[in-house]
Amino acid sequence: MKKGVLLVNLGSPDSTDPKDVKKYLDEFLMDPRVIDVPFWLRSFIVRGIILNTRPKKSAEAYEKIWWKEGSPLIVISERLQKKIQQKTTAPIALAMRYGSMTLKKGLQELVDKGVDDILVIPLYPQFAMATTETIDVKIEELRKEFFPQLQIASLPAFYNKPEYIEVLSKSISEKLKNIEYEHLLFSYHGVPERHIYKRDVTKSHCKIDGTCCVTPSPAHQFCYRHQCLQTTALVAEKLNLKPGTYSNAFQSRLGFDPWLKPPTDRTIERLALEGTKKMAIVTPAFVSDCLETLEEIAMEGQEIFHEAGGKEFTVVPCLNDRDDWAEILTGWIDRWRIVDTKTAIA
Ligand SMILES: C=CC1=C(C)c2cc3[nH]c(cc4nc(cc5[nH]c(cc1n2)c(C)c5CCC(=O)O)C(CCC(=O)O)=C4C)c(C)c3C=C
Ligand SMILES: [Fe+2]
Ligand SMILES: [Fe+2]
Repeated sequence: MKKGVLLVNLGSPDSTDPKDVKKYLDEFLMDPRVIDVPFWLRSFIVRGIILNTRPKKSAEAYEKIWWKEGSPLIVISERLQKKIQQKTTAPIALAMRYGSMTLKKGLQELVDKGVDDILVIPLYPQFAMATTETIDVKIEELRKEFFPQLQIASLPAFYNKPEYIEVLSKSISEKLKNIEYEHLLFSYHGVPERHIYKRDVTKSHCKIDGTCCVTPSPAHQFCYRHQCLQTTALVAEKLNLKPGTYSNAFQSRLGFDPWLKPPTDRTIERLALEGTKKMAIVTPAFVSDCLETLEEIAMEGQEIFHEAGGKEFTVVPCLNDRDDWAEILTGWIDRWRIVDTKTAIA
């Protein structure tokens, strides 16, 4: 069999035109693993409410961060793909879960190169229903309908893999080596608390309290909150961060349901109000810089910090197309093997 790899990221609108943003948000937010309520209610929330106002606001935000080559998330993902391709002979394709660079096109590109044994790499360090799971489910639907001849396995979340922790820690220490800061905030993309309860395989472990995510449990294989806290704990250990000088927060809340806490914006404000003058922030749920890091954190977050009395706000870039990150992914690609019908290890 001939091996190939499909790297998958979230996707972006085709342009910053509100019409393109609306089309993209419609596909994204109508995914039942993103807004996980019955179809009629999701249609009402997304098409009846969100899509009437949000596309214009989001388009303005995209406008602020858009590069001349296109969406940062896509351009960065393409650079990473090219770097990996230079290091390995296996064909490496890139696709997005939403938008024009579809998963179907990505699979077809590999099939056209003679590949029949595919490793899918969701570019998300932590598992979430709205990210890793929706990719795996869509890939399986496409395989059944269009590519039944393919053998496809997926790389699980790599939130605690030593190589990932190493490169993330290195990226933080490089950025902060000559910078004074009093607090390092680890800001992860938020999800509704409901998503955590739904994927608790034990049905009783996750309580989203002070202890469940640090008490060993099989639930943690699919617990986004545990995986985020664990990434932070491992980085803190590696960098020898002192307790009280770092913390976690969750960003980008949408809607009125309870989401993971504490929220990033309120945390930034609180730190400044409590007297923190110099803070740094890192966003380990994203491997590529995107709207949520370049606008929500680097622009809005900075503004909140300054308005509340903070002085220096340093943002650690995502791993993007760092050579050492491309090297690690290449190592995983060269070593991967299937451990059950759908899961790979590297
Ligand atoms: C119910 C809504 C959302 C959930 C759940 C959600 C989870 C989630 N998202 C990411 C990564 C990204 N999200 C991005 C943008 C974005 N996310 C939502 C909503 C939910 N995300 C919206 C409405 C948007 C669009 C932008 C906006 O209008 O504010 C992006 C950036 C894409 C880009 O083009 O740059 C990323 C990346 C993760 C990792 C995650 C769950 C863990
Ligand atoms: Fe999101
Ligand atoms: Fe938990």
